[in-house]
Amino acid sequence: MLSVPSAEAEIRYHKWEVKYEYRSPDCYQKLVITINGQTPGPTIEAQQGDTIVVELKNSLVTENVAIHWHGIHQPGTYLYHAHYGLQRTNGLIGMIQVSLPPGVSEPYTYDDEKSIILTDWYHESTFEQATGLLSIPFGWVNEPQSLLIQGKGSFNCSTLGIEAGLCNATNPECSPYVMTVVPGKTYKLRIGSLTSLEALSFEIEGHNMTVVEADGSNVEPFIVKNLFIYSGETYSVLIKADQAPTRNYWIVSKVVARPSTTPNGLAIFNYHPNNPTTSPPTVPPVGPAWNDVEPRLAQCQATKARQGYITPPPHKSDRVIVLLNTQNKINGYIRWSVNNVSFNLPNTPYLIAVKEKLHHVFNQSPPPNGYDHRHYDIFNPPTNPNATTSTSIYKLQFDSTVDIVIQNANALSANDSETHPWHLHGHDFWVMGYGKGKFDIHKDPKKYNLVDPILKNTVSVQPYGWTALRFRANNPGVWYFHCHIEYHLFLGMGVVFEEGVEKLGKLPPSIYGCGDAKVSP
Ligand SMILES: O=C1O[C@H]([C@@H](O)CO)C(O)=C1O
Repeated sequence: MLSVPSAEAEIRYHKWEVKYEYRSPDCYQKLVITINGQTPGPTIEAQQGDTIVVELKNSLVTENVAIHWHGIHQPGTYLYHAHYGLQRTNGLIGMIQVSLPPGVSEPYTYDDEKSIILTDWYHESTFEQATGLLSIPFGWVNEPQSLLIQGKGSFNCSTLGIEAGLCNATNPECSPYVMTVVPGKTYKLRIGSLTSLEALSFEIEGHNMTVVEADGSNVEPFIVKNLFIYSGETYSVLIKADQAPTRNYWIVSKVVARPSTTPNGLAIFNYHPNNPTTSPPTVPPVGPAWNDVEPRLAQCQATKARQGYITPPPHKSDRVIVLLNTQNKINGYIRWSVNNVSFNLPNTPYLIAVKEKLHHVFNQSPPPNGYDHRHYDIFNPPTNPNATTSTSIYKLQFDSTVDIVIQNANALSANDSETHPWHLHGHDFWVMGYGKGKFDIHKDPKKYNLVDPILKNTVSVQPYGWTALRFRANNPGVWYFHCHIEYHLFLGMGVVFEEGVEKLGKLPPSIYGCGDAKVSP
């Protein structure tokens, strides 16, 4: 899965067993999915050029499992997670850290490094969630019960009724996560978000953070008090333990972009040699207002490629696809759609269907290249909320340069436009620009950043706003591009790009067997 060969390249083997186990990450006991007994799962460490082999035993008994190696292509911080139904929500997640080969160094210095994954946590099972989402009336998952920091949170057990017996506030599994630092030292902290729903603000009380990496790309450093992080994103920040060393400090994750009832996630930033379990003497910082888009956009705009590490984008694109994000209805069921088409996965894998020309497997007419921007009012609920569903895919010309503009709109109820993190498989894209309101195809491309755009694999689209990306369709295959909110993808918020499948050699026989891909040719 890591593709850059180097002289020192190694093959690193991992043996995983994936199973359901009872755990109490926020003190409330429920079934979670573990890898070798852990959630988040083991961190995969590699050096650039290594080959990783993961031998996975699926002990889920009644479910398949699919793991997505999210963003992998070069040194940096990445994630892995389940990509099958709502399995990610159950905790089947982890981090991938790719280091540079010997003799090559990062363009910043630090004394030591740490890593954390941020998640949101629900007490309802994913089966109940899925059932609600697929019902009339619509059963929305609502706000999560907890926010976890490296798999640990703290639910207030005293708020429970008959389920109180499942909650134990003194269970050591839900003691706060502790990050111990030595006064005066500088740390590289890798942060990944694999929330199912929420956009987060992350901060360490009293400490600034210098952002140096985003989704595996070096960032022109900038300083923040709180970092906004969307599901599917990774960042590295530098933090200096430069505050009064006589006490501990709060680490806080907080929901933004939704009017949430979820309490903030708390962990302890422990100055050695203070007692790691001593709560800081202060009230945790309250963080930014959930509905203030300005500081979020400011962080987006500040995230640029680092000088000396800029990969300039092609100055022109061969094709522009505008994707309008809407919440719709299909036969009375609530769905999410792109250009009025709600995505449905066919039973046969696309890669095999395209390669073997199994035309009956999915809808062969291309999905829409845009929407009727002259007549569609993005600031109000759709006048016709009904969408259609399709399995069709975008065929991209191999090695062409493609621009994607993701346009946000009002959801089904008035005065509601959500923030969506969009994630592309198989590629990094340049982030060309962000804007408020309706994208103007004549004026807005003139403002694109052609100088130092960052290469990312996940990007946020703010309420009633747009985000423009550019990528080279140079990775033969079939690639998902989707909202990284687990429930939105489940409800159809995604598209599929295909490029250069004819260039692929014989597909491995082991991937045949599903749907109409019955026999290996
Ligand atoms: O997909 C969603 O559905 C709900 C709401 O729009 C309808 O209940 C919500 O907040 C979402 O993000």
